[in-house]
Amino acid sequence: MRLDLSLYLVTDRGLCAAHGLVETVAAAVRGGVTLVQLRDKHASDDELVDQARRLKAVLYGTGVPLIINDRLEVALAAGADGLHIGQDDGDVAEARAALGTEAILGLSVQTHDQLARLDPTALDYLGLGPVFATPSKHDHATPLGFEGLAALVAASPLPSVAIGGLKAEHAAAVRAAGVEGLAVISAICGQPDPEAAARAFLSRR
Ligand SMILES: Cc1ncc(COP(=O)(O)OP(=O)(O)O)c(N)n1
Ligand SMILES: Cc1nc(C(=O)O)sc1CCOP(=O)(O)O
Ligand SMILES: [Mg+2]
Repeated sequence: MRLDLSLYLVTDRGLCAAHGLVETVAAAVRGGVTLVQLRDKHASDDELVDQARRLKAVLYGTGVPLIINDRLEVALAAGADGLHIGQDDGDVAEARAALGTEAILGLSVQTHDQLARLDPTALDYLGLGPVFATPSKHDHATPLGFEGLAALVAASPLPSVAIGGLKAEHAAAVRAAGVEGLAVISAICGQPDPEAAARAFLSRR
């Protein structure tokens, strides 16, 4: 499936509760989201597979891929389009071997050391962050700011998305730092109108 990193929705069960996970994702895709990551730190594997299957159904025919956060076995069991892992979420080469060459595989990067150590041939994209401090990830690293983000992008061997505390008004400055797109939880999931919230990111390119 084609990888378009322009606007990457990362889900959060709590923040999606007002409209429900499936309707929030459907609305965000109508608003222009190009990639969806199912991220739920509290769900069991079985619950996550069930959520993934429901999201696959709503994304069917849209061309928007479904990525699973952290859990390789869930991505495989649900037949998701890909997996996103962090620095402590397992081995990139093992994930690639298990997923196969067609799947999308993303890795979180916070530092230049991490960039220098990664194997770009096993990966499709990087998630760079956090740009700003955010309550959506309690254990996030030190914020990069726009300058730190631009320095990481300049050294990155792969296309990247920025993540962490991003709102629509940041879209132009974040893209100017060189990323392909923005990854967002609360500025879409936690909004009264997720479709309009997604559209706002794309109108401020
Ligand atoms: C697109 C994207 N970028 C970064 C992250 C963060 O991944 P990670 O560091 O593994 O943290 P958790 O999301 O697992 O808490 C991401 N999920 N997506
Ligand atoms: C999931 C995640 N990863 C981050 C990182 O820095 O790697 S920041 C983050 C949370 C992003 O949520 P919001 O858009 O609500 O700030
Ligand atoms: Mg992770």
